[in-house]
Amino acid sequence: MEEDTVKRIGIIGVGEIGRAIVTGLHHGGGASPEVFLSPRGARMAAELSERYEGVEVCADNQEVVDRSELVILAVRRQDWHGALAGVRVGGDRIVVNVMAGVGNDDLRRTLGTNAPLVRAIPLPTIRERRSVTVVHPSHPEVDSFFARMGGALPVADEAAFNVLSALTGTLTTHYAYLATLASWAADHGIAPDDADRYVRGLFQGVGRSLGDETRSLDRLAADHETPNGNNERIRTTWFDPANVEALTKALDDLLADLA
Ligand SMILES: NC(=O)C1=CN([C@@H]2O[C@H](COP(=O)(O)OP(=O)(O)OC[C@H]3O[C@@H](n4cnc5c(N)ncnc54)[C@H](OP(=O)(O)O)[C@@H]3O)[C@@H](O)[C@H]2O)C=CC1
Repeated sequence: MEEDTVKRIGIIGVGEIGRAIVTGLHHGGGASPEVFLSPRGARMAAELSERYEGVEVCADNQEVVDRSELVILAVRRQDWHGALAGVRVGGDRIVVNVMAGVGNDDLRRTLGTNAPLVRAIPLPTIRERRSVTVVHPSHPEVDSFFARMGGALPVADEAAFNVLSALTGTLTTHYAYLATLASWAADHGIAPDDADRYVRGLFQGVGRSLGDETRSLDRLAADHETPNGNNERIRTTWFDPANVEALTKALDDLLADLA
């Protein structure tokens, strides 16, 4: 594995995404940077420091900043003012802001720092180094950090960043859609475990097809569809123009809030 350029990483907000990042840093073995965790989310932080060598829980958020070169801010949107109140961030630190809906201008005003601030959208699959992480603005250390964690996708401005951020808001709907399919089959007499297993298998196949980047998404859809067949029927009767419009509106509304 390529050597890490950043040797000390801090995480303020050790919840789901914080844990996924720490897990990803240790995925596949090999040398990992030292990691300094904030004390809140105490159980998770303690579990991670017990599991991985070189992961330490700090006494407070200031200590996380003081001991790290690159600090990842991963608290919930409603908690970020409290989490950073009184925290001093020197200009020699790099701050990675993964908090959805928190712009860098706002963050810089609160922190009163001239440190580089980079927004990023890591996904839970970063735990297996499979997340392509959107970043803005591009920063060499941050880009290479996320490149090693599955891929970095720097975008030109915060408007583009927000568009891609809105897309990530559709993930749990996708799981709920799959759960609805399995539940429908169970309601029609299929054993729930069988329905669950079958739906997972179907869509794992879809996931593998998506890996074929030589075919566009429209092409993949067309290639899976027989003219006048079952797939065309469901696509045109359920995912009809009204449904597409409702989805588009939900995304537009989310984008307006993110901006
Ligand atoms: N989950 C995801 O897939 C992704 C999440 N994000 C963003 O990451 C952020 C965190 O999300 P997620 O991990 O899901 O949330 P979680 O609720 O799982 O984790 C948030 C953590 O922040 C801790 N916390 C709260 N207040 C403070 C504080 N003052 N100082 C330090 N830590 C504090 C909480 O501790 P306690 O439990 O003690 O309250 C909790 O452990 C959000 O802003 C979200 O938008 C971004 C990309 C993906």
